[in-house]
Amino acid sequence: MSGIHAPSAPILCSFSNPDELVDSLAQFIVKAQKEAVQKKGRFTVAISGGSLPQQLSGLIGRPGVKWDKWQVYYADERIVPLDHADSNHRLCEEHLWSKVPIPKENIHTIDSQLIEAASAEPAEDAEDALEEIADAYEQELIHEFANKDSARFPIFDLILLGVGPDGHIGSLFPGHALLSEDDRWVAYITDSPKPPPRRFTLTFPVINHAARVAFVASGAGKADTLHTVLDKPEVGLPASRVRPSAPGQVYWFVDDAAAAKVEYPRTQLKL
Ligand SMILES: O=C1O[C@H](COP(=O)(O)O)[C@@H](O)[C@H](O)[C@H]1O
Repeated sequence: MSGIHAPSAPILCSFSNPDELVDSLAQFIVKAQKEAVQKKGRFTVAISGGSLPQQLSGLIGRPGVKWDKWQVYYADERIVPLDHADSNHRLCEEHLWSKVPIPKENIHTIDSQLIEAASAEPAEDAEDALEEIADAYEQELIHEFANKDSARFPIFDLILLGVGPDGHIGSLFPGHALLSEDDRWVAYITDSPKPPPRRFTLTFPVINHAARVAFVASGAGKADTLHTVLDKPEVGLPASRVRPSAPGQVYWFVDDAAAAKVEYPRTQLKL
């Protein structure tokens, strides 16, 4: 690997006040959006579910957000109907999309009919239907990125990720074979250790080609995880493997409770 592509070290920003975290994250996102829109006229974002969507409330009603320029994809999604309590889309809808003027067609979900087909299959026959979902989502990405950024992998302007207590990101779980996927843009799993078991996820090559990846984590329940991820990357938890090639950069927006055991140096971002 030539020096110019070597990944940069993560930037850790820790906040004592939850409102400050939410506000700084929103400022950071708007700055990334401005740069992207100025350069290319659009802002491509991938977003995960879990506790992340509620941390994006600083975007609601915020001046400078050009919602019509956003093209949103899911970093991972559970294979359940889009209005199901387990759906990452539903979470985002509840916490963000329903509260901001983003055009519905700019939010890229999986086709409901494909979800229905995949959900109806018994476990032993589900693989084909899940493959179809992963292929269809990959095609959407190809449509969005191909011939525009002309790269082997899409270059998202921003990927927003949470991290599970086991160090998983998207639906990339510790020890899972998908951690070594180096070709596909989107992959499926049938055996997620966290329910529901059927999911699709962006793969590491996609995540590690992003212009920026921002992790968001809060609460004491994430303290041990963050310590391992940031202080002991050699353990190889999925979150430690997020190291976009330069000029890509990974950021951590966390609260002091989540960072309580982390020795890794903090940075004060100039936004
Ligand atoms: O299952 C999932 O979990 C992760 C982490 O969720 P959190 O609630 O611990 O923040 C989430 O990022 C991912 O999108 C989701 O499918």
